[in-house]
Amino acid sequence: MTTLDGQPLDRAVLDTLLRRRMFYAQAFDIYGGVSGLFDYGPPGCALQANIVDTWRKHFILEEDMLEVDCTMLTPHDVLKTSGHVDKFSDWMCKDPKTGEIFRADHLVEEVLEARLKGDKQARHLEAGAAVEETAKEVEGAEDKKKRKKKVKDIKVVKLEDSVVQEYEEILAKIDNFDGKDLGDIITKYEIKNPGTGGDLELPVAFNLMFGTSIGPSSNLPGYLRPETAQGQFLNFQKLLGFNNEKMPFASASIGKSFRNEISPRQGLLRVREFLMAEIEHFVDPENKSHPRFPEVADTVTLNFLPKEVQQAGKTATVRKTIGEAVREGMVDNETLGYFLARINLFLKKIGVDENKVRFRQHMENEMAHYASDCWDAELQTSYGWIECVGCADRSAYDLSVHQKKTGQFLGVRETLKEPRVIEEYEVDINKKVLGPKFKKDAKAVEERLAVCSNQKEREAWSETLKNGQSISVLIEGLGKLDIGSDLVTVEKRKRTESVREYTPNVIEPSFGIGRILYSLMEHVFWTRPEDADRSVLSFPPTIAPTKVLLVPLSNNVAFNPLVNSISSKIRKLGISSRVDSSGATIGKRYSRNDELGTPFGITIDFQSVKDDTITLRERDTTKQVRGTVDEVLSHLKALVDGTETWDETLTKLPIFTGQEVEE
Ligand SMILES: Nc1ncnc2c1ncn2[C@@H]1O[C@H](COP(=O)(O)OP(=O)(O)OP(=O)(O)O)[C@@H](O)[C@H]1O
Repeated sequence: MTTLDGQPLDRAVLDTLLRRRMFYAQAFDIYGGVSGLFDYGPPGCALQANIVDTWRKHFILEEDMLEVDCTMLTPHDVLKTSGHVDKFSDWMCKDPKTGEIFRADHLVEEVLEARLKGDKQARHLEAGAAVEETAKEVEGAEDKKKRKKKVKDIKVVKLEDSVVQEYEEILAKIDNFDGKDLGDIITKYEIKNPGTGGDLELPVAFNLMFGTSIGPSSNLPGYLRPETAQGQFLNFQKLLGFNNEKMPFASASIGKSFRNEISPRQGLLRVREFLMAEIEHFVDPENKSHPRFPEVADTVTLNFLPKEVQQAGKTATVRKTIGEAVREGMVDNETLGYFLARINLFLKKIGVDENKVRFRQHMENEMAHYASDCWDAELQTSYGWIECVGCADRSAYDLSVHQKKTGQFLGVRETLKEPRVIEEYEVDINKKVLGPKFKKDAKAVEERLAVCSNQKEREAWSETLKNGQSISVLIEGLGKLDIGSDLVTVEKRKRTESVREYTPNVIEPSFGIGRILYSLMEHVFWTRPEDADRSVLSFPPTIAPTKVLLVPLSNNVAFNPLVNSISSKIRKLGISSRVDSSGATIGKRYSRNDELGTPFGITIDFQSVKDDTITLRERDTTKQVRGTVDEVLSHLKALVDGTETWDETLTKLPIFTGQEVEE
């Protein structure tokens, strides 16, 4: 992982800076801290607010989305129906001797990656090359001490070529494995507790929701929500009414979610309480085109990592326009494609490095059974590629299950201009056979067969059953099951309808704001080549926590009236600023603010007191221009609003190369 200027990123240096300047802090640290819980300090809060503000403008305002703010406390029944009570879990394995608990997929990743690094070192040595300085590239080590320890853990051992290939394949497919697969890998490759070398128990599922009870009598069990989506689904009918029954439309929500992560060890990237921004775009399942798709089809190019590439154990991305990807069928439909493009544009707008973004498609086992396609926007960080936005076509699953459970209609009734004849594949289940055959799993099998209204899939089932063969259906938690015609029939039937009733499909882009915020900080961090102690965070002006620093040349009281009047004008323009009238040198004061990512600085010297002129400095280039207070502030406003670039400012105001005027 390299910084903005192509140098290796030293995570320890960045992390120290972020904590020292109070972007974030360990929560409850004077009580020893709790992993996965962090507080944001002033610059972190301002940065988060600016990202959320940009998100709101980019998605909610731009697309007329309906924003809702639903409760975080959620009754058990809602999350039971949505499937979270039974399935929202990760795989963990325990060291019975030490009691330590590991998240199984992360442990496999960590150990195999370390072995591959050891192999790389061994091959270097064999080729006569000097041992590489590996400390900086070791994953998961947060400070120098730990880094040293980790480096020691990497054994320089050459692996068989075939083993290297197997490891690479496993890593490429890591998200596709269930508990059994992970258990097999742990056994086959002798993966142990990395700290002690002790044996581990096989992986078991651990539900990630925080349970609680609502009210004093404890008879209404509930959970802290693990996502904001369910509140949006439950309000679907009211939102449709609010939207004058017009489809398609989207709701959106920004709020905290909670997940009891097994071992959160990646700072802000994996926490137990985090801010999410989620969109539920409700669309007619028969028409997933998007009216604004042509705006992005040929102009937005993305790095795609399709599922076939991962299944083959590879990680190479392909770059193409979103128009091509949808036309070729790589991305399932226009609406999904439109959102992938908009996600990319949003990330770019807030300053994420476009070359460190890829869109990874979910593999077959990884994707929820009801989803028809799912892509994650992953950002490259020093911890590897991290999913920051999930974007799934969830089909009609959520609305269907809540409707079924509550008996409340969650759908659309569209009066047709002309009655129409519908020919659709319908699924009939022989419950007399289903119950005895699948016993406690019968419900899951029935739901899988009945909830999926994908006509293409039903057509394929119908053909297979007609040929006297069984259909093979993947059911979460049960694996692939063969189901024959004794259990199910799938037939094409005709019916006439004048009111069309349907359950909308949902396309869901789901953003983790903290992950985006942290990855962005890695992407904009660099150190001035002339002085390794001078670090800079190059946030775009719209996103930077504070936009401008006011620096009087010294703490001479003669500057006070001008500083106060400029401050007040800046406040009126709605621009966040800070004054630094400390005795430190101007260079030092600017340098402190480069670390906070403040993009502009105004210097007030004795010339300013005489003729009302001030200088404006830009953080990345350190170049300055000079003009009257009003001139400078009007350019500052344009720069902060993003309607003018610094290069343009340089052509409009005289460049200042002189010294600030001392008394
Ligand atoms: N523990 C967490 N800490 C911070 N952000 C998170 C966490 N879990 C999920 N998110 C964010 O919420 C978004 C949507 O959640 P989703 O359920 O798709 O994540 P996920 O697939 O469970 O993530 P992962 O596999 O990394 O645990 C993610 O893209 C991510 O940005």
